[in-house]
Formats: sequence, structure tokens, C-alpha cells
Amino acid sequence: MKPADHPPIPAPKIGVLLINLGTPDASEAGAVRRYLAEFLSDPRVVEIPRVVWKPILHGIILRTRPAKSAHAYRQVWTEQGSPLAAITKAQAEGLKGRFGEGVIVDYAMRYGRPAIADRLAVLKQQGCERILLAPLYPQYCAATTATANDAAFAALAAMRWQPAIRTLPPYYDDPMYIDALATSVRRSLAALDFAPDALIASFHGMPQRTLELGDPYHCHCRKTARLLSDTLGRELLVTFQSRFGRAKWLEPATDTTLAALPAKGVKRIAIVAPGFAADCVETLEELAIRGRETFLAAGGTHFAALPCLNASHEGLPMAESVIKRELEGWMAVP
Ligand SMILES: C=CC1=C(C)c2cc3[nH]c(cc4nc(cc5[nH]c(cc1n2)c(C)c5CCC(=O)O)C(CCC(=O)O)=C4C)c(C)c3C=C
Ligand SMILES: [Fe+2]
Ligand SMILES: [Fe+2]
Repeated sequence: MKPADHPPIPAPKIGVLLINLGTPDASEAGAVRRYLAEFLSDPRVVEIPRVVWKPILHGIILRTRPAKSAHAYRQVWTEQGSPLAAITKAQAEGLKGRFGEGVIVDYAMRYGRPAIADRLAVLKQQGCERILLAPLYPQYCAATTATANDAAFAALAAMRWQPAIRTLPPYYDDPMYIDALATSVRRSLAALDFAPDALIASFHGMPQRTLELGDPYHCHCRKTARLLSDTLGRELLVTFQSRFGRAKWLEPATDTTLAALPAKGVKRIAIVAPGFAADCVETLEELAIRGRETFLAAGGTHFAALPCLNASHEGLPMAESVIKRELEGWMAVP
């Protein structure tokens, strides 16, 4: 065959795989137990020797926590399932078509479904020879960003013909991210029927030891908060939520701060969670329900939990921008 007689070779495609933490398939204790078992067995999440941790996990945690957590999930469950699942799906839908022809946007979860290995296989079947892994964590943390990438690399380890891979860097200080947060916070505050005395930025906590071992998570959170505070032109109180286990976690803790503020004369607050790309049980139940109860029981009078960036008018263009930058050089992106 002369070269001109060859059938046209389809252009190789690019895949963008959004990755978030994962969430149970259902809000009943069995499903929550399966999810927690996978999540809390990850040595990136609980950095205790397996011989010590396994009996604690299986003998205590997985016998007691699923029922409590299922209660929390039930309070925030939607018709589309877990909020984290529904919002991540909406983010992927909302980003489709924003990177030009030949770029396929998909999403996966580190724990539970859709699994990272399965979606990588589907992207490959669709002809993606280059894939951007995009863990949706603005602040890098080994327990979130690194383990998401680890899972993808483990799937690649089983492939004879691997796609080329890039990973999305953390975007904790990206001006698009900070501006998106500031615009979203301003819009949410303007819609309140009260003016808060204080604005709290609550980040997911981590064991203090991970900071001492060099994980940049704490520094990334502090920098996000400083830049957001500068952009908003108002003070932000930084706290860390969702403490797990007996070890010392990053401080100040969100729950103890909420309980202490009214006695200091801070009776009206708004709380934002800049480290969560999507609302989830930690923002909708732990902050918006239990946090409110704690604050009001301590004498607070007004409480508002502000929404995360989600698939909003601020959130999607921000995600588009940080992703587009990583696709540069792979193709002429519009
Ligand atoms: C945003 C960053 C997150 C970090 C850092 C993080 C660390 C971390 N988390 C746990 C334990 C639990 N986290 C749980 C829920 C949860 N965590 C994050 C994000 C981070 N976690 C999200 C987005 C969610 C919500 C998931 C959802 O389904 O909506 C839970 C499960 C809920 C519960 O039982 O309370 C646990 C447990 C540890 C131990 C850890 C770091 C060491
Ligand atoms: Fe967590
Ligand atoms: Fe929690």
C-alpha cells in the first residue's frame, strides 16, 4: 500500500481523570463498613504498623464506627446518593467539552466506586494515550493526593502498554482558586440575614506527626487561608476538623473552637471549608449540623456553613484553568 492509501489513523486522545476520596454506596451500616474497611486499611491514611493497627481496625473500629457514621450519612444522603458522589459526577459533567475535541473527562474514587483502575482501563479503551490524573485536593497531603496517585500507578503496573501520565499539582495558592473561593464566600455572605462576627476556615485535620515528618499539608492550608484572608480583606480563623483516633492532631480543632467562641463574645459566625472540592459528610453533617449544634449550645446565636466550590460558577472555571495548564504541550488546548 502506498502511504496515501492507508486508512486515516484516529488521533490519539487525552484523558482527564478527576479523583476524589470516595464514599459509601449506601447510607446503611454494611455499606459504610465496607467503605471504612478499605479507607482505613490504607497505610497512607493510618501510618501505624499493620500488626498493631489491624486488630484495632477489625476488633474495635469496624465494629463500632459504621453505625455512627451511617447515621451521619443518612442525614445528608440525597436522591443521587452520597453528596460527594453526586457532586464529583456533576463536576466531571460540567468539565466535559471545556478542553476541546479529543479530551475525555471522567472521574473515579480512591475508595469504593467508580474505582481508579476501572476508569483508567475505560479511558485506555477509548483511545487515551495520555492521561492527566487530577486528584481534587487543593492542598497536597500524602493521605489524599499521594494515595490517589499510588492507586493509579498500581493500576498502570499491570498494563503492558501504559498511557503517558501526568498528575495535577496541588493548587492551594493558585490565584484562580483563591479568587474562586473569595467570590463564592462573598456571594454566600451577601445572602445571609446576619453579618458574622467571625469567619472560620475549617480544613480537614491530620495527625500532628505528619507535619513533623515533612508533609506540606499544614503549610498549604495556612497559605490558602492567608491568601483568602488577604483577598477578602478580613480576618480568618483557621481550624482543623474531623479528628480521628487518639494521636495528637493539628490544632486548633474546629469543634473546640466552636464551643469556645461564644464565651469570647463571638456569637455570630460563618464557616467555610476551603480544602474540600465538594461538599460531603464532613462539611454537611460534621460542620453544618453538629458544628451548628455545638456553637448554639455554647451560646452562639447565628451560624452559617458556606458551600464548597462544588460544580458552581466559580468552581468549574477554576478547575478548568488548573487542569488546562497541565494539558499544555500535550495538544493545542483552546
Ligand atoms: C480534604 C482532605 C482530607 C484529608 C487530609 C483527610 C484525612 C483523613 N481522614 C481520615 C478519616 C476519615 N475521613 C472521612 C471522611 C472524609 N475525609 C475527607 C477528606 C480528607 N480526609 C472527605 C472528603 C471525607 C468525606 C467522605 C464522604 O463520604 O463524604 C471518614 C469517613 C466519615 C466518618 O466516618 O467520619 C473518616 C473515618 C483520616 C484518618 C485521615 C488522615 C490520617
Ligand atoms: Fe477524612
Ligand atoms: Fe467527620
